[in-house]
Amino acid sequence: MEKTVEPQVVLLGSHLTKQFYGNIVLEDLSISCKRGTVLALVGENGAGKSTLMNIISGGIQPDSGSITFMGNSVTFKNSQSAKKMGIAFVHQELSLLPDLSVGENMMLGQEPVRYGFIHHRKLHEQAESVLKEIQYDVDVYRMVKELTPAEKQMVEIAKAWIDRPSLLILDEPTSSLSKIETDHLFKMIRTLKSEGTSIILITHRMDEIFRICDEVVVLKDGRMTKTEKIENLTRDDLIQAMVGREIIHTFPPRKGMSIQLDSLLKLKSIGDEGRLNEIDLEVPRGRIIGVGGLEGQGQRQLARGLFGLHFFTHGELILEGKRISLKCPVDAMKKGIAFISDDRKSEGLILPLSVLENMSLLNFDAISRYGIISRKTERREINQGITRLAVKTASPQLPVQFLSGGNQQKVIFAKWLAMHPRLLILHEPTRGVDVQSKLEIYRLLRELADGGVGILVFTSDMLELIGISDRIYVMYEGRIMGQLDGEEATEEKIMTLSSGKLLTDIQKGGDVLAARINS
Ligand SMILES: Nc1ncnc2c1ncn2[C@@H]1O[C@H](COP(=O)(O)OP(=O)(O)OP(=O)(O)O)[C@@H](O)[C@H]1O
Repeated sequence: MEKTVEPQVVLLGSHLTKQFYGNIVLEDLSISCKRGTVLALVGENGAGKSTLMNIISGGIQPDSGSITFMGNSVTFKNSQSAKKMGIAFVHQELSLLPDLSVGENMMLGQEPVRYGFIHHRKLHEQAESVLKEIQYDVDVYRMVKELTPAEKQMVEIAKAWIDRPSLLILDEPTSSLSKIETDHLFKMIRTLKSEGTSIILITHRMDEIFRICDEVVVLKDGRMTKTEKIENLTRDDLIQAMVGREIIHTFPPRKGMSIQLDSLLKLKSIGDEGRLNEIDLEVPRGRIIGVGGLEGQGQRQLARGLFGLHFFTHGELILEGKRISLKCPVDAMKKGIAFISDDRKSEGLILPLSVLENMSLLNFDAISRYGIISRKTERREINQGITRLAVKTASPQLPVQFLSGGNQQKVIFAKWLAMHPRLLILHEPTRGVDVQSKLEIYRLLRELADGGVGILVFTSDMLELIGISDRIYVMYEGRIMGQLDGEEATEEKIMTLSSGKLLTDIQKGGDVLAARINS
């Protein structure tokens, strides 16, 4: 192995190229990462970020180009060999086994053995000491299936930390984390960094780039459009490098909440056996209603219950003046309700099927109220959806598992929109979606609302919540803590309600975030 780079450069990928089925995904791309720094890797959905990181971490081989790691020229046969050398990649799609404990998952493949059997106590002790090192507190004996998505994400990171990698790659690690958990993760990243670990962070969140990263690499269509120290960049510079033009208006203008609005869906004292309590909420036709709050306050149960995926035991659901009950998703679809779940991998898509097949999964004839949607129309609508949402795919016949995460989300959108719902429920709709596509989605939601659709969005993204909602409900411990009309919503008020306090103590007046959105 020959020494080829300066000592402070941990990783150097040179002239990397990759094609899939003749589609060039990375083109002559070079990247470097220094010791003890956090490098942000950003770019639109399908820009090639995951492909690049998969190459760096041995998951796939480049068609050409070379990698130098810790001064040595390396070729990884697979991700195990990269891991051994000190490169760990925590993927967006979590790989934990649900029926094993936290400790067993973390130590998988490296279990301590005594008398030929796994030494369970030692295994859990070792896992616990790794968790201590990264200052994360979770019971190592708990089953992974009992964990929240956020807890799973942290366990994945802990698992990657077992080998104390010199380079830790994190693919959108905060997408399922609450603000507090994100703060915790960032504290951990700072500690690892100060001890000399290098981190590459794939993210779509602007604030994170400026908060935690030292340098940024921007990819567009498989090429690098910018590499720069964060201190030399503004938010606008970065957006411009990502989308190739300046974005002036992030959110389309909101609508007021006049009292004459036609009620579409009304929830009266909705409750369940566990989490939800006395929920009153209303979605008028033609408006976007946001539901916010810290993660895990009952949003998931409420969102799913409105699509027949969770059972309400108390209260009434009233759709267009009629009391309804939703026992399963087909009930909901027949009533014109569409649901975009936060769990796209297992609920939105069948991964081995093609883009087109996934889109044709909804049987429109069966669910259409008047039976007038023909297959031909359906196909046309789907194609329009693909174009409208700019789904990036080498071919409509490509299995959807090969699409980038954000493009998979767009496929789900296009599929549901072709059903012409009258009520659209969305749970974390722009998680993993790039900045440009987010704007497209916001515009689309407003267009749909203007066409009379009622929209209910559950989101933990504060900017999104304030930016798109005509009215916001904030949840706390399974209840609605308060509601705010669009214009009066501020981050401070939402945070107050989210922490279980009433608004009476808050001074009037806006805050920076709301001012930015409203300007
Ligand atoms: N195994 C594969 N076979 C075919 N095409 C692939 C494969 N893996 C990735 N691609 C294609 O390569 C392109 C880049 O995908 P990649 O996942 O690297 O993008 P990304 O920048 O990580 O996007 P996102 O932000 O949405 O996760 C996409 O068009 C994707 O469809």
